[in-house]
Amino acid sequence: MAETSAGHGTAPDYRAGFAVLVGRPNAGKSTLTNALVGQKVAITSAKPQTTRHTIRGIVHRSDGQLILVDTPGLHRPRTLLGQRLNDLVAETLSEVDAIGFCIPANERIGPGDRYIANQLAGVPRKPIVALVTKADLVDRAALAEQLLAVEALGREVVGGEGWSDLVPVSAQDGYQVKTVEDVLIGHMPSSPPLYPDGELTDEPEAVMVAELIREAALEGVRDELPHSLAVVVEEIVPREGRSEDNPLLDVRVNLFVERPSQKAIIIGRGGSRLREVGTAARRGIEALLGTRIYLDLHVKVAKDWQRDPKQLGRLGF
Ligand SMILES: Nc1nc2c(ncn2[C@@H]2O[C@H](COP(=O)(O)OP(=O)(O)OP(=O)(O)O)[C@@H](O)[C@H]2O)c(=O)[nH]1
Repeated sequence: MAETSAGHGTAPDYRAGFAVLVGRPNAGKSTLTNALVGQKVAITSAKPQTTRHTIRGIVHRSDGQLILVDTPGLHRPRTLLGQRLNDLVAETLSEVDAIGFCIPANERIGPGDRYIANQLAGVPRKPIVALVTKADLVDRAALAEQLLAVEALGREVVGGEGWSDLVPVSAQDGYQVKTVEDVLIGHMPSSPPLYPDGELTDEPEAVMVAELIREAALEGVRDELPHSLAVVVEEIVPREGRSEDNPLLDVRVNLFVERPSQKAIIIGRGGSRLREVGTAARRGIEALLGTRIYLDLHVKVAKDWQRDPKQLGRLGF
């Protein structure tokens, strides 16, 4: 559970990195994400209030690893909050290795798409893969027409050759989902795997345990710890020497915050708050796992982890 490096032999041309799918509401981002990562559970333990840098899922292949992160969605800034949100989005976009821009096949390109296209064009030197989604909803002629329109948008907004790639896809029936995967992984940098294969995403229980602890730790201090808490379940192991009818699980967990002041908030005076967090979380975890647990919580400072998606990898996310 706690390993942060994958054990499998890494191919010399192995690629790994981060990608984000953007597009206006309803463009098919979530459905495509699910189609790419399969049935694996999205990791929710890193989920801050903003969905920035939340990992939605990981595509594991023998030749590479594609980590799909979330953004709060691109909105046209109407309010200051909107502007802040867009700054966050811009930051996320600048930190990923590739961007997938989703435009539905069955709707004309509108101002929302143009707005996003312009935002994307402002991110320097970033592969942008235009994805014409929901291809199953239109016939071949209409799909061809939309592809031409999306290509024209790319030349107009990005300039030069336009988008790095243009791929029609249907998450619904699986058409070209593999191609999307190939194209995105092709844009990832040469890198060893950033996440151990299948870990966490394959273990909904660990994810839920982390989420329960996160909830307990944020209770009452959300304002002071807005987006700065990551919970990593290091291990869940049966205590040796216990009889079968009286089992105990040792649950070892690290809580990562960004600053020493935040660590002090979590721990509380004389450790009082951390004890409360442990008690509250333990109840939920025991209910979840159906067995008694010993919960071992450690609070650590990992500076600026949120701003660095690769750091998340090192933390085992
Ligand atoms: N027929 C068809 N429908 C799709 C496809 N992909 C998504 N949809 C549908 O389109 C709607 C929106 O899809 P989502 O994946 O939720 O879109 P989204 O971009 O994540 O939306 P927001 O969360 O609002 O940003 C849903 O009703 C999906 O079922 C597809 O490939 N084919």
